Amino acid sequence: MSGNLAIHADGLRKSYPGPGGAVEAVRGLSLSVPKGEFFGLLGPNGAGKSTTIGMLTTMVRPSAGHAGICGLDVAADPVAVKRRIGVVAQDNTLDIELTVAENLEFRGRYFGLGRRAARARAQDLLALFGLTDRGRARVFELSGGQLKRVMIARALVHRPDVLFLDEPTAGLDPQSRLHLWDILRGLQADGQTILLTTHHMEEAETLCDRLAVIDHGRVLACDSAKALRDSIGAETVVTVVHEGGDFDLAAVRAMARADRVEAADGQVRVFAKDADGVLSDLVALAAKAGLTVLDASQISPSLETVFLTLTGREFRE
Ligand SMILES: Nc1ncnc2c1ncn2[C@@H]1O[C@H](COP(=O)(O)OP(=O)(O)OP(=O)(O)O)[C@@H](O)[C@H]1O
Repeated sequence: MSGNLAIHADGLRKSYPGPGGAVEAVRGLSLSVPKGEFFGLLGPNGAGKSTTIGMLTTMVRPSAGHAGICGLDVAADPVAVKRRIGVVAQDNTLDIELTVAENLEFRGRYFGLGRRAARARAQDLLALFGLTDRGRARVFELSGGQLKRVMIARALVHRPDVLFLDEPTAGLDPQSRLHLWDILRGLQADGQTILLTTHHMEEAETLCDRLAVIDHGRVLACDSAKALRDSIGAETVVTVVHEGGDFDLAAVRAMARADRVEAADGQVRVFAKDADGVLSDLVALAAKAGLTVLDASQISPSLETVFLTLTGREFRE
């Protein structure tokens, strides 16, 4: 394992027992994240993001494969790994009996800081996260955005090498989300390696140096957002949802600008590098075939179209 890697995963698999047979949550996932990188796992609900974080952070035992943090084997050395990582789960895991500052101080004490050092570290983090005036507040008095900031601050008390964030801005209002983005960018500028999961395209695109697009427990593509767009998503995707029969697909395929056509379940989808006029041509073809158009959309090249191109389905489902 290279000394420069913060996170390394090789062939990770996880299956959970389920009533209808095993659920293959992660199916052979490999990735390498160098120190200092801001890395994103981007995928829809159920793609396997949380399970992957669980395996990388000692919380979920892999069914197969290998995970490493800063050269340490996660399965063989979980205690040492725990000292090198900070983890922010989706749900609130703060101690509601304690004040905000106490939540941070107690974490410092747990990691071996003396009382005074723990208090100083807590105050430094409160300042860094814009929470100095909330130190004495109880957890239940915080807004959603403040809560997340405290959780991230607490995960950083012991100065971990790698920070894991599972959908950190899910459920936050746009202003709190932007504030958190600023904080995360600042952490990375100070050298923090960060892995986050998200199903928020803009978040992935704004924050992450590289992304792994995952679905059904597999990495479909891994690169910078720009490289992903340039390599596989450089097509506009035009979708028409219809009823009352089927399109004449030969006619759709014959449209000059259609690079690729997919049709299923009352939808026809055209991928085109130059999509000028494709939507109106499709609507005209629908009218000619006596179909009722229920919905029509056109998505410009983006991570969304990368996902569509890779999986054939909409991202937010
Ligand atoms: N403890 C568990 N027992 C059984 N099945 C599970 C368990 N945890 C996750 N799964 C299943 O594994 C699959 C992947 O789930 P996971 O939570 O890793 O996905 P995710 O991408 O993080 O989704 P979300 O965005 O909803 O958190 C899903 O089908 C989920 O239902």
